[in-house]
Amino acid sequence: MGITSSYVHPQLQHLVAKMTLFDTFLFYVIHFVDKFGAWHRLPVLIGLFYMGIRRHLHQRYNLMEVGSGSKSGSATGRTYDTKEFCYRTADGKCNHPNNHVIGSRGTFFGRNMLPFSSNYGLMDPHPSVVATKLLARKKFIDTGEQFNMIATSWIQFMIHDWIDHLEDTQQVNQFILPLNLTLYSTSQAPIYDKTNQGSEICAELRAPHEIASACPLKSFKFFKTKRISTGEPDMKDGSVIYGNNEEGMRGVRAFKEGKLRIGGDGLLEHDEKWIPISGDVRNCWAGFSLLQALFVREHNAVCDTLKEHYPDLDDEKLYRYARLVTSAVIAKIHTIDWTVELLKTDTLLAGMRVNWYGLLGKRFKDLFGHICGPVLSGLVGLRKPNDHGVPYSLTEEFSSVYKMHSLLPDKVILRDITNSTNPNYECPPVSQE
Ligand code: HEM
Repeated sequence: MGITSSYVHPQLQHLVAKMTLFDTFLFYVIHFVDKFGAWHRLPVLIGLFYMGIRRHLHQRYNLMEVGSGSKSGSATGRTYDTKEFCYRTADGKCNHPNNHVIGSRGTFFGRNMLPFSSNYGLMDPHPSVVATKLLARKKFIDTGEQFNMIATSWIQFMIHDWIDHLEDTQQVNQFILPLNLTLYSTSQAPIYDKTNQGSEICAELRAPHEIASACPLKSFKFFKTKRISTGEPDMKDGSVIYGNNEEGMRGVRAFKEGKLRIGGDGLLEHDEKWIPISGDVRNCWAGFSLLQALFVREHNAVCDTLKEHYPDLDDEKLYRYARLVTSAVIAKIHTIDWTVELLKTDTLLAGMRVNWYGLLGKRFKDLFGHICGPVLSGLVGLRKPNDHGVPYSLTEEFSSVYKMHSLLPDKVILRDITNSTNPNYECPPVSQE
């Protein structure tokens, strides 16, 4: 503990104190490399080794289950007939072979670190001071060919699939105009509600006087996160196009040949309030809806191919198989295309491919299948899930770092490519509320 206290951050000291001698040594190796902030510039093999050690320590010391004793915790799960439920269910249940609730709608986010209470209040410093002084983008730097708006839309599309802190509201559909970051429904009525047993359920942050002129939003209203013991999230898979409950799921289905609803123009259909008919409409805008439409069409194309090869499959079976295939395609794009574009280094490229195909590589896996365990054959296709001692969940820390709103530019230009007289026709900007 002597060395620990002088070199290690106070919040990590209790973890280091628990480590075996060998892991303590590994921890200091990582700590040393991090001091130089240059792991991504190491030769690829050493970089992979660095990431392997990090993952080992993370899995052993930084995965914490939340809500194990609660009514929606993993302890309420049971085994089930995996042959019967070999498809994606509406609420994500029956996704883990030994426990039907793990990873499903309404289970808890895990944690990587214990919650830490500071002596400062939640409003000190005020969030809008942090936003303007620390986070505000002073200058937009174009990343050139590395990352574009489709990549930004992609991660929002994924995030809505993976996580959702349940809000304390009865509000079903939130629809937000492009980059108009005020919380209004399409009817332009504020979407907050003061009728929750007499208490106000919507929180409001107002910019303090000193920075009000620097903050484009004078006030920001948002729903409080629903409190259920320690919190209640959603965990899903493909639900961003398929819906995350039975009703949502039925709403997007065509009930013909397994297909999903899509407009004649290849874009999402809309209801009478111009809300897209889709599995998830929260905070949607052109980029987000475009990807949803694309993957609805992908799903429908998979249905066509399946139907061609298996003409006897009925609507339900075609839907289930096509959903499995499309969800896997989305996961693959995210792992070996999107992430390597975001963190564009050779080490990351190698790391993500090892995650998917294993050290023996794609060709070996294509030829022989997953025969050698996670390191050699990759994490995809394991016979049993490897949860590292805690039920699978994404974590609160994960949801915090994925708030990548700064990927969005301040202005998005939508062009009408159908206007042949003026190919550069620019839609008028959406007015700011
Ligand atoms: C026009 C585009 C977008 C709008 C209008 C929008 C709006 C919002 C709002 C109002 C919230 C809830 C308030 C909050 O928790 O901060 C939120 C949450 C969030 N957003 Fe966005 N967002 C957009 C794009 C993105 C993008 C590109 C990402 C990229 C990863 C992203 C990631 C997240 C995450 C991770 C959360 C927290 C979700 C949760 O914990 O339940 N958003 N967004």
